[in-house]
Amino acid sequence: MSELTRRSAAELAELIASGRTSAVEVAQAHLDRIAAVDGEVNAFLHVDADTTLAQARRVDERRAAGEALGPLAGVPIAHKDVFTTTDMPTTAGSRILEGWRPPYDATITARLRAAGLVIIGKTNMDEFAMGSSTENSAYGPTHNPWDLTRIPGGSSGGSSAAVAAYEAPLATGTDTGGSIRQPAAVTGIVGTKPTYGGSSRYGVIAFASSLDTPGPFARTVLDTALLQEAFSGHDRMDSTSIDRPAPPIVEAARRADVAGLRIGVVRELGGEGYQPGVLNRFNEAVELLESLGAKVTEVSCPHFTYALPAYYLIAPSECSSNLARFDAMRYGLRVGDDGSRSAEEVMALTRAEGFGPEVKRRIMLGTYALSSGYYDAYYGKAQQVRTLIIRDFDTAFEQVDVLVSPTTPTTAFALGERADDPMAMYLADLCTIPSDLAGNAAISVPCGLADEDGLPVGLQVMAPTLADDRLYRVGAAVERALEDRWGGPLLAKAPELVEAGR
Ligand SMILES: NC(=O)C[C@H](N)C(=O)O
Repeated sequence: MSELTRRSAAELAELIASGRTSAVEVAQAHLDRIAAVDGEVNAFLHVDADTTLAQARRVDERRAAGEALGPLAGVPIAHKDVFTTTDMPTTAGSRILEGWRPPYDATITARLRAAGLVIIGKTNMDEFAMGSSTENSAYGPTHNPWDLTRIPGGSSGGSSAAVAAYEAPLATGTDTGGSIRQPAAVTGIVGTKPTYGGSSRYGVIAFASSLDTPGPFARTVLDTALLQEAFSGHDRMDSTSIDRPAPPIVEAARRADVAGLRIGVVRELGGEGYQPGVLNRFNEAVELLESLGAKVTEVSCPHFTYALPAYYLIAPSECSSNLARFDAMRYGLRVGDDGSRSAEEVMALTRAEGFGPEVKRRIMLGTYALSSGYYDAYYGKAQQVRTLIIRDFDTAFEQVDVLVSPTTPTTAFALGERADDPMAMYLADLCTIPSDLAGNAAISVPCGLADEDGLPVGLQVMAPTLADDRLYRVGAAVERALEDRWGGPLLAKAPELVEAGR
């Protein structure tokens, strides 16, 4: 494995800027790594060396011509296959969009292109972002680089696996119920769900529009901040985009200090049902924060217990409406259009064949929850619960600056283990869903390996709306202190595939 693939994005940018390497060389090193390992990991749905190298060449030319480029210019990035890209297909992990080439770039794709980042490929995901393991992808599951028999998390599991396997230093994802933080946690990397409205949804294929939040993945807290900063900011193409200055997250990641910060441990996110090794690492991380000068207290958020059921009414309701656009008429798959059938019949055949079982389950759940006679009892009630959860956060943030919990109740489970048990699958997001419902910001940073299985554990930090900088202060402080203790990054402890550099 080329040494270049082990570098952080910040280091790569610096090497490229100083002329010690080029965007083309860096892109080639990552393409080689993908060729060597992705047959086993299956992190990517689409890789096209010619397109990637042409992008890299263009960045090198722009630099040579003296053009001012962003701080991550020349660095490769993998995009979750839910971000539209004009030069690569976009499927959202679904058969219904197989081979679709979007006519426009997502705002985030476009901003990162303009800043000089090079798209290394499109990553695998649960179909339309519905799942926690990537097993709901129509194109086969992604494997966790720590242990190929385990899940890489989901729905952004292709992105987390690509970054953990050194196939890309940076990746994008979307978090609707935990789809960035949970995959980051189970692959030992960093992932952030920015404040809702802080990152543009324009050109991101919609699942649940009041929850969907694009965000960054990287192996270091600083890289994660640099990426988030590179794509953040108001977008007039997204009606829920926040028109306020973005929080100073890169500065916070560099500051990495928690002295005097008030940290609340959420009483309801821990205890029974959680893997002991996850709780051990979490408790140690909390002690570590205390030793770094943070003031730690326990905080109660009584309505968090209802977050999961509320989410599984709100998200499917919004999905049933959003996915109505896949009607076999405008784009994507069309089945049975042989002149003998009505448009409605073609639509029904296409949707029956084009959508997988989890997507169909959610469309049916959501349609039921929104149907007349049931709307108040289900969708309406869930929205009231959402308000109670927001109030829990408001009350908690009067007492503390950030909240912490484990990111997930368990480490990466085995592929297949929960595939036929949707309820067990949904539990993977127990700790992450509250921040999605409230729209505030949260990060997952590695905090060690579980005693039982030696797999990565994530620490979740949650901050109030538009206080994303606090996530990075805490995340960077934990990262720095733990790396001192471990003598290097957590990923360096990963076995065979990641370490050996095949
Ligand atoms: N999309 C997400 O954020 C993940 C969540 N597991 C879901 O299936 O809805």
